[in-house]
Amino acid sequence: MTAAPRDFQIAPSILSADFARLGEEVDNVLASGADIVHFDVMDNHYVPNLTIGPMVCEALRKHGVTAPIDVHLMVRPVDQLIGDFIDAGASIITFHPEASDHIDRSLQLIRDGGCRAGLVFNPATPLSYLDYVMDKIDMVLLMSVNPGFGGQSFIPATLDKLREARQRIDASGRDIRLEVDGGVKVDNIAEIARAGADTFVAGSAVFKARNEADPHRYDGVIRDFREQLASVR
Ligand SMILES: O=C(CO)[C@@H](O)[C@H](O)COP(=O)(O)O
Ligand SMILES: [Fe+2]
Repeated sequence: MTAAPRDFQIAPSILSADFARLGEEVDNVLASGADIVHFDVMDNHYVPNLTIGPMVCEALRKHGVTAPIDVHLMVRPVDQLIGDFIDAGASIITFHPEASDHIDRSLQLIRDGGCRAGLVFNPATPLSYLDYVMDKIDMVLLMSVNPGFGGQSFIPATLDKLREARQRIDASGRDIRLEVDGGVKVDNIAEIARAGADTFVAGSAVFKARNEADPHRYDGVIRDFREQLASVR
């Protein structure tokens, strides 16, 4: 485990938000204490689903969102969309290494555009993709479900993989976030944090907790996450 205490960040996945009121949903989840906005981009090619693209990211920035936007690219190919999301105001861009023909080049494109860069690992994708690019990585994102849909169950083998990723990150001596995505709930977030994660994507767990009457409608679930995480420090 890490020597220093980690700062934990909650990243609601807007995949589970009400798309008809997306700006308001993002405002509300941030007002309720979320740290960053997780933005799932699916192309109906790399994954069997189709979601939102750079125009929506740009619209959120124009709407006034200043929090980091964490763009999770589930697309193939990746490089054209990297440029589009840099222009659209992304803060962090992650992609799946097997979806890029030139991983080092794609990471460099992200960094040259002033964004933080990361690789995403599906449950069966080996961490060895990190071997020669650790110096170009700001985030490692481990999928704890197969990508494409919200609302799936956390795959328990992710816990061992998180421990391995945490060791690699600590050994690198670099400031690299370890994010986990899929099936994160109030009742498993502490165990996931103990395995080494510091950034927690949660879609259905957050947005199903909606209380329509209240602008701070997601306070409860985000407070519950933080209470669980407090026991890990
Ligand atoms: O990238 C993905 C799915 O491919 C995720 O970001 C999901 O949106 C997470 O949703 P929950 O599992 O938390 O409902
Ligand atoms: Fe995601």
